[in-house]
Amino acid sequence: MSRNAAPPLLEAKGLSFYRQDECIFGPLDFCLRAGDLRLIEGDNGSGKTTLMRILTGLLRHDEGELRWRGELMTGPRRDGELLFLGHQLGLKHELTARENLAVAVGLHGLRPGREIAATLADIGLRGYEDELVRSLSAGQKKRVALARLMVIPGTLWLLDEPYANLDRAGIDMVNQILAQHTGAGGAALVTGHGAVSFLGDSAARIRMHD
Ligand SMILES: Nc1ncnc2c1ncn2[C@@H]1O[C@H](COP(=O)(O)OP(=O)(O)OP(=O)(O)O)[C@@H](O)[C@H]1O
Repeated sequence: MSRNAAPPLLEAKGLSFYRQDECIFGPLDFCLRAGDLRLIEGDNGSGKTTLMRILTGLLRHDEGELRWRGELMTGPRRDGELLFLGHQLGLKHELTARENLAVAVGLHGLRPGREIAATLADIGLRGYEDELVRSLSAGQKKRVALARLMVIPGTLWLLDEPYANLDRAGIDMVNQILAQHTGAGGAALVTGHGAVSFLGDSAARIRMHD
């Protein structure tokens, strides 16, 4: 079967969202296949996070259609194919970096070819593996959350502002991680303001407003 014969992983057609009759965004049309990376661009308040929440199924869109592997999406997906990293990182502050990853792996399984200690080292946390997350810096916490994403299986990554709080090396690292993930057949949707220049032209853009 050719690559394009399978339905896309995610497809949005005429997707719109309103709050009290005010259109927050839309209509939006986009489609993601294995290997795709898209950058969601828009000013503060343009609805990027709202769109992410809709894609995870946490919020319901008002108009249009959303499909996952060709099937209409009607609520949160719980099969582990779709992983969301939001502004709130969802880390357990009273556990160490290593323990946070171990909990995630215990719940969701280990991504083939990954290993917790090596992933923490790769992401720049060598020597911090056994520190409590609450004692880590904002950028280090973000790295733990990204490492967690890397060690568990998942097809589509929804990353809301993954570059926030990261230094230049951290930003390059996110781009590397994204390239690895999409190169291995995953897909990613990324929001950001600063990311625009960092991702260059490799990522197609979804604009919240013309
Ligand atoms: N829980 C909420 N209740 C009411 N209005 C909300 C709520 N969350 C967001 N909004 C409004 O919806 C609009 C879109 O917000 P959203 O957080 O999606 O924007 P954003 O593009 O992610 O912004 P930023 O770049 O600042 O993170 C804003 O006008 C915001 O005030």
